[in-house]
Amino acid sequence: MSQQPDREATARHKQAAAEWAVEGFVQPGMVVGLGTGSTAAFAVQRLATLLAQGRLRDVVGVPTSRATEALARSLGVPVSTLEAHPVLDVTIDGADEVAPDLSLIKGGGGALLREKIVAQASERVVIVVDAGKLSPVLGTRWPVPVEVLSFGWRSQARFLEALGARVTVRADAQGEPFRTDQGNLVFDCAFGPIGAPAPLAVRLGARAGIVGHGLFLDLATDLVVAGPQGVEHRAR
Ligand SMILES: O=C[C@H](O)[C@H](O)[C@H](O)COP(=O)(O)O
Repeated sequence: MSQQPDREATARHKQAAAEWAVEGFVQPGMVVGLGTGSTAAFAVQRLATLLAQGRLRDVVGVPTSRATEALARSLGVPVSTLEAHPVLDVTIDGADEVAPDLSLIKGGGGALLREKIVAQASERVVIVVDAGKLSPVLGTRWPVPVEVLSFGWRSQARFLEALGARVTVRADAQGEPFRTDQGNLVFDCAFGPIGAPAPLAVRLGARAGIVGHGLFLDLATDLVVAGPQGVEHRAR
């Protein structure tokens, strides 16, 4: 079987989930966190369409990355900052892996730190995914991205290995170390299935030099997942 139809189906599912979330959760006058990645981009596009059609008004977006800010601006979605809007009504964002309790791994696009800051400032965090992102246990499908300051980065790699991770320094398309919007490195940390993510999140959060990690625990309030059977909404 060719891979192409699967990719096309996955893209359709991402789009269906994102559009369902925008139509279901965004109301006139809201401040909306704009996630990063291919699924979140469908949400920004839908928001732009509804605004252009006058079916939504007075909505302002707070982007979670420079890429999303550029996309929103290019589509005419008004954008602002977390400084101007420290409390957001809702954020719509993608994820790399979703466990049954709606804990997540995020950061495949490198935007994990800003995404978490924006999610923590949001009253509602709606995660939009295709069904292929669902997982019985975090870490089964995806490594945990860890954002690391360049200063002393080898020490952080050793620390992460001591926690049981196989560490890969993420590279960009040119083969150079990938840099986040903050200029930091990303280590993709394959822990394997993570039975107890909360203690791991505490260890990562306590380490100087680690500025963020992709374990999003107790943050998602809603999941919108689309697959061959249609769109499903789950609330936590
Ligand atoms: O840093 C990137 C984000 O966490 C994305 O939301 C995540 O990687 C999912 O991306 P996509 O929707 O492209 O699969």
